[in-house]
Amino acid sequence: MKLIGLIGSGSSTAYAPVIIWDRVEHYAKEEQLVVVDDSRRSMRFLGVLRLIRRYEPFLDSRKRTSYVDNPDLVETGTLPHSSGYVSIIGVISENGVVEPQLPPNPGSKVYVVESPTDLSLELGGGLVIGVHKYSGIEIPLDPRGIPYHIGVVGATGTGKSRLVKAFIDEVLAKTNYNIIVFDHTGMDYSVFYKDNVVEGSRTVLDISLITDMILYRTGLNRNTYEPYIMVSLLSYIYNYIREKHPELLQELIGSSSGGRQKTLVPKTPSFQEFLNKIDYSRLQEILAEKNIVWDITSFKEQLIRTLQNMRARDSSKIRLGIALDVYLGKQFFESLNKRDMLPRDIVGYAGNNRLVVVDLSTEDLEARRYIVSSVINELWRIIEEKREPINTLVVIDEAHNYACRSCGVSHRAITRIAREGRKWGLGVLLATQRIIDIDPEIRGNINTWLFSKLQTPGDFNELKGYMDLSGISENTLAILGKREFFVAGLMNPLRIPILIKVRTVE
Ligand SMILES: Nc1ncnc2c1ncn2[C@@H]1O[C@H](COP(=O)(O)OP(=O)(O)OP(=O)(O)O)[C@@H](O)[C@H]1O
Repeated sequence: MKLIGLIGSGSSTAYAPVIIWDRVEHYAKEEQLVVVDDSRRSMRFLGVLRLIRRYEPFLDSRKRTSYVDNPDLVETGTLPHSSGYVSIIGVISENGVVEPQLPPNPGSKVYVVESPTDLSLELGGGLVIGVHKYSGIEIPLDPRGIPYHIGVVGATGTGKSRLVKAFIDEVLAKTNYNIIVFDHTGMDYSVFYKDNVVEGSRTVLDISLITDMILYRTGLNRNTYEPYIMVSLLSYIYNYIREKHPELLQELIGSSSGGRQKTLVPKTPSFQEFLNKIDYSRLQEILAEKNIVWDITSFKEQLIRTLQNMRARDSSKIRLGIALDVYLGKQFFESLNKRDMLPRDIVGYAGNNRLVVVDLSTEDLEARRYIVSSVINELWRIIEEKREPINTLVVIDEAHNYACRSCGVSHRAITRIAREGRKWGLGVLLATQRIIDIDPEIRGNINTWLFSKLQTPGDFNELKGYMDLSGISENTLAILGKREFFVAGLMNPLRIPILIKVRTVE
């Protein structure tokens, strides 16, 4: 440890002013860990050096001095000195770092911690994703904070995904949590966990979502066109199943069982009967099992028949035909093919392998949100069935796309985890560049934050609203380098936000 100065007068249990020795001024940097040796009381305080300022008694910009008339006076000499504050973490004891009861005495010596061998701290075993930037001391994150949710915020390129990768590895190695990662770009996690990737494009989408996707892409008026599109999709499925798997139609309308009926040749239900009685959960299962084939030509034929049956106007037929060819095209219908997984398969995969990474990169935003929400809903279904903790962490990258107030189904699903997940061992980790876009209700339930240089000016004030930042200023964040994050909140083993350098993740 290196002696850098003395505690000045006016300290409290939270902050203590430091008079920095001029000779070693260059050793004193903001965010360094320091030990304050209060030898008169045989106490050692641990703290972080913050708000370092350089002063000169006569060069006071608010007072009129002779320098105003004679600037050359500086040549005769000045008396500069540095001072700063120690944000006090606690008192070092055999049981770790405990809350301070008294402020440090003026005159106590202040030492910077230069290496992990300088100080042994009992911070407990936890998730080590990096070390304190200057001292190199490991800062283990308390895993009990996982179901109280985690936020990772930083401007683009600060190293959020690498940090989250380090976090995932530690959770897998040191806890019994399973992890479901939603990889928005398909480039951040899928590349690291190639053996655990499931393509989001294999997930069966439901009819109302496909209808929404068509309406969104074509820009058609929902009130007019939603019924035509929905009925056309259902009649396409009905005809497909009637042709390829007629036996399943009875099952879909819930009348395949019953002792006496089994001996009779079942009557093929009409489309109307199918519409009235269809079991949509079973339909999803059949779509996954039977891999229904979609193609634009057959769908268009079906659409025309449906529009005729529904007595649509000729102009509606023309509009829909054009929209289908111009805005959707062959590709859209091809993207509906080869979908053989249900949300329960994704959750099951995580259960069997501890980790699943869902690559969402090829999906429409609406489909991505649907997949996120349906997987979360499946987790809740299991919780409701078993009434026991599920010990699962859901990781959502680029979370502003899923947890914003206008994000629809995914917003509702994430809100439920944020509000109720802790009771059931269900945590969510949201990584984003823009905290301001995460719904305040979700933000308010996040109890651990890891934050770096921020992208949006309002984000700093948002963070300040949720936690005591103990003297960290927006300027401190602005000069942080890549991989440098503050850890604050429940999982932080220390009482105040602490600056870590994330370990190398390659
Ligand atoms: N812990 C790390 N170990 C090694 N390299 C890192 C680490 N963190 C960041 N990097 C480097 O910085 C680059 C950007 O990191 P990363 O993709 O994690 O940033 P990001 O904050 O997630 O960015 P974006 O918001 O654009 O996704 C990486 O490609 C890598 O080269």
